[in-house]
Amino acid sequence: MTYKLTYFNFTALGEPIRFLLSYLNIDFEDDRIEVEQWPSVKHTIPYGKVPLLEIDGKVLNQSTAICRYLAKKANLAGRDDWESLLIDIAVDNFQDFRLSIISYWYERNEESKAAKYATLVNETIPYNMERFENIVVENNGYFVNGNLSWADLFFVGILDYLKFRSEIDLLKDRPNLQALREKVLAVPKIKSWIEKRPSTVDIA
Ligand SMILES: N[C@@H](CCC(=O)N[C@@H](CS)C(=O)NCC(=O)O)C(=O)O
Repeated sequence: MTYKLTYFNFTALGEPIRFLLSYLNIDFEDDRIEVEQWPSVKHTIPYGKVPLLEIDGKVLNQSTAICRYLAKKANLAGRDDWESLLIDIAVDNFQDFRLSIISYWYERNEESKAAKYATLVNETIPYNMERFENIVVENNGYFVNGNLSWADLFFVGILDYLKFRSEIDLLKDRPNLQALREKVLAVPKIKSWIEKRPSTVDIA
């Protein structure tokens, strides 16, 4: 089977997919679009957004659905329906958190941007990061039931980009999330991906 991932030349929503493909030991074409190329590419893409994963030429969009599909193959999608539900909830919470950071970043009105940043720094980030930290404490070092799942890979995969865009050290004073990050990055297949992945603005 052939796998081609199309995304921008940074981590963000592409990285959880790259993590999962690496975890599964799947060779994939890592097609990276430069931001300047995007206007000429966008109209060729279903729904006009990336990441896209092509499997044997079949074009798939929506990062969460793609990750869930790969996670099932990797046995990282929960041991029963209840665990799968808890994983889905964790990932949707990360996606909502990501959107609040991105919404600040894309705001063009300087006044609204400053107001959004203040809310982000004073409310949204501490509120969410405290909850994420507590969930990991309650679940023995992982997001769900003391086991590695794709929620952990997803969180660690998007973390650098969120830190880059918010300019906040999101894991400061969050020792359990720091430990979770270390654990995910030490998984051998993820570790070798990190060693060979290109350096980009968000992880340089
Ligand atoms: N729900 C989609 C969101 C995809 C998305 O927002 N992609 C952004 C990059 S992170 C994008 O393609 N932006 C360019 C644009 O909308 O023109 C997913 O999870 O895959």
